[in-house]
Amino acid sequence: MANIQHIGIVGVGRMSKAIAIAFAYAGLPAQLIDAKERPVNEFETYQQQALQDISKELQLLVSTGFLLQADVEQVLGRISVLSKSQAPEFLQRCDLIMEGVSEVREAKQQIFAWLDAHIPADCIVASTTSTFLVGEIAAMVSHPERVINAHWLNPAYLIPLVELSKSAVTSAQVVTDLQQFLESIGKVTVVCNESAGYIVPRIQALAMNEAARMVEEGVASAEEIDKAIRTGFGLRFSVLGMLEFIDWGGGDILYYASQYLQKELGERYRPPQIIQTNMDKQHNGMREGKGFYDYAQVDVNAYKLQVMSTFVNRIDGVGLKPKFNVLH
Ligand SMILES: NC(=O)C1=CN([C@@H]2O[C@H](COP(=O)(O)OP(=O)(O)OC[C@H]3O[C@@H](n4cnc5c(N)ncnc54)[C@H](O)[C@@H]3O)[C@@H](O)[C@H]2O)C=CC1
Ligand SMILES: O=C(O)[C@@H](O)C(=O)[C@H](O)[C@@H](O)CO
Repeated sequence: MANIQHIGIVGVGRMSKAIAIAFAYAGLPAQLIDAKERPVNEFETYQQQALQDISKELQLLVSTGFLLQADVEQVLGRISVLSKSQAPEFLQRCDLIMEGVSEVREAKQQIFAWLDAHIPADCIVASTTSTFLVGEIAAMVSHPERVINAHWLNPAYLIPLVELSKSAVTSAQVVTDLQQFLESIGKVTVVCNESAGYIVPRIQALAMNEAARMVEEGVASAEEIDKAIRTGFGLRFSVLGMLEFIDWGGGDILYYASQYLQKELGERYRPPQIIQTNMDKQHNGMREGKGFYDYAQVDVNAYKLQVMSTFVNRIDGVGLKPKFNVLH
């Protein structure tokens, strides 16, 4: 595994502070870097405020049992904040940059130009950007092969997933090094090509907009919709992947349901060509032995047992397992 020791987290906003907590929790020094030039006393107040915010978050984590009170000081002690003028000396030694400045093109451009002047040529540059494509970020620094987007999900120190988006020129070594590094601190990584919305934001934006639209149309209250998500949609998809679930229910069912919804609700429900093509090939899922996954070599009974066990554990864990004989 690549030896990543010096990590610069650039910007001191919500994401950067949360990422700093994730690294510090894992036992690493987390160096936050204020990306804005400020007069010395203004910076001192800003620095104090940032450390206080982090301390508050850690206390929240103690209340949840995620962190022991006895470990707070150790975690906090690993996090520090450098001013922009103090940072260059540290940047020269950086192995990894996590950039977390505002989602404003000029802000990103300015900060990458500045970073470029200080970091070594082989320092991995990862942006937390929600929207800019990795190629756009790569165009802002030299050595584009070291640039990759690392999209953490909120709250970054709790949600395991980090989506890594590589450009056509991101080096395979950079992808592997960052994956291995993030996984060594307990994160789960997925890699996707350069495309708007990575995987999760692209899917969740559709779902979130639809939920908001249902409130707008008076279909159900916010409370009812969220209850449905917590106890149905979200619970199920915490066990089964989305494409895996298509294979369980059948791609053909999704096709027919989508056609109906398209007629009633609009074009956004039109099924993609791949669903139709799979139907034509009789690749609708598990029943046919092939769908998005190939079940030819899979012991389907053992696989179903494993999924069912996970479901049972999950509903038990959230206190929703029905009581046997409740009405007997
Ligand atoms: N907030 C969220 O839920 C998520 C945000 N992201 C991404 O993380 C990045 C940071 O977002 P947040 O932490 O939410 O932002 P934030 O607003 O909390 O923090 C932004 C940081 O950028 C600095 N900054 C603002 N303008 C600047 C400028 N002109 N020059 C230098 N520094 C400047 C601020 O001082 C602050 O430290 C964005 O790219 C965003 O898309 C990614 C996932 C989730
Ligand atoms: O936690 C998340 O999913 C965020 O990382 C986001 O990128 C934004 O909330 C975005 O998905 C909003 O649609």
